[in-house]
Amino acid sequence: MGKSLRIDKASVCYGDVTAVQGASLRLEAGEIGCLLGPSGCGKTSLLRAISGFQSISEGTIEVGETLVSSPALQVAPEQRRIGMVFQDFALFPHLSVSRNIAFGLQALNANDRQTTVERLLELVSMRDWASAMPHELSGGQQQRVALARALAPSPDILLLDEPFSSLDTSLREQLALEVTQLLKESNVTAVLVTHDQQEALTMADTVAVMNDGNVEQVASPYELYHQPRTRFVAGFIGQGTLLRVSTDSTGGAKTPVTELASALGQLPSSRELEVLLRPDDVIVDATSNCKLVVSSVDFRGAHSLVSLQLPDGQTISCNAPGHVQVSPGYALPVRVEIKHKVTFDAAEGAK
Ligand SMILES: Nc1ncnc2c1ncn2[C@@H]1O[C@H](COP(=O)(O)OP(=O)(O)OP(=O)(O)O)[C@@H](O)[C@H]1O
Repeated sequence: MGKSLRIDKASVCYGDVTAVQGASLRLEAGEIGCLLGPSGCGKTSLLRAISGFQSISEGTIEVGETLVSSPALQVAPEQRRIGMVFQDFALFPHLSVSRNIAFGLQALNANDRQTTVERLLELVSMRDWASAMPHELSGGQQQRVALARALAPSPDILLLDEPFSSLDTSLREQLALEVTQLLKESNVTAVLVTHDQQEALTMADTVAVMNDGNVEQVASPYELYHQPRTRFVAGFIGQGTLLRVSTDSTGGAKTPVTELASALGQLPSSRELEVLLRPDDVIVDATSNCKLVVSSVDFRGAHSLVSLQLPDGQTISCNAPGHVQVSPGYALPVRVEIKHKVTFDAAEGAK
């Protein structure tokens, strides 16, 4: 069983460079957390601080009830009971699958070691490959062995640094689901680093979205998608448009598209706003009188992402079912249903 992780206002500096600024994140035992953000935002630095390979200049990190990092304290990595899974798997090339998994189990007697290895081989569905060498395995199999090796000593926390980034897309998606299930079965607390939002949304219970060294929002995938607190999170998670809208003295949206005005409903009055419109808020509906001109179509099989032009020149997107065949110039009848209204003050965005 994993332990809780509590990061409170932690900062990581490299000389004059502040890589992480006052980051906070709490995970309960057994939760899967994710550090998500673009390249250079500080994910790896924060992960290294959790592992104990990097000191923090402010704040605290606690595992369970134990303080492991503060500006005055840095418990050594090997004393933290933390497991790591890396991007390049990092298996020992000269050891078989079984011996790789057994590597961190020197403290156990031979019988217990054997039982643990067998349980983990079973867990990651690699029983038939116990005596294979790493070079005989596919990328996905190697990553499952790396996971089993990291889980073998029953760590309090498991850290996964971009664990699927060297694999191709379909294998990544499949492994993301598989590994989530394995982590849940092992009840370990896990922190995943990724810049792939789909991976984060699939795997994590809690996601910390990072931007330029700051944690912008910590929330469940559902909340991040539907209630982003900042423009950055709104733009980074999922697709969507921040639509510029002026409101009148009664809080009604001033737009020539009445369908849009009624879907937006009551807004703050006499303001310049940006309203988040997701493609799933705009629904193809043959019975609708609201027709918007298609400006582009991105066919994705089961659905198409269709860009629609508004009379004021702005564009919004619509998730059309894949069987709807449209091309640029076509007037597509749509209905707008905004279940989660997210607005930002336009003046603040312009700052
Ligand atoms: N050892 C170091 N010395 C100086 N600056 C560093 C060091 N490591 C990272 N940085 C800087 O700290 C910032 C955060 O880097 P970090 O590797 O934590 O980001 P990241 O989000 O993990 O990026 P990526 O997704 O590209 O791995 C970057 O500006 C980076 O240049």
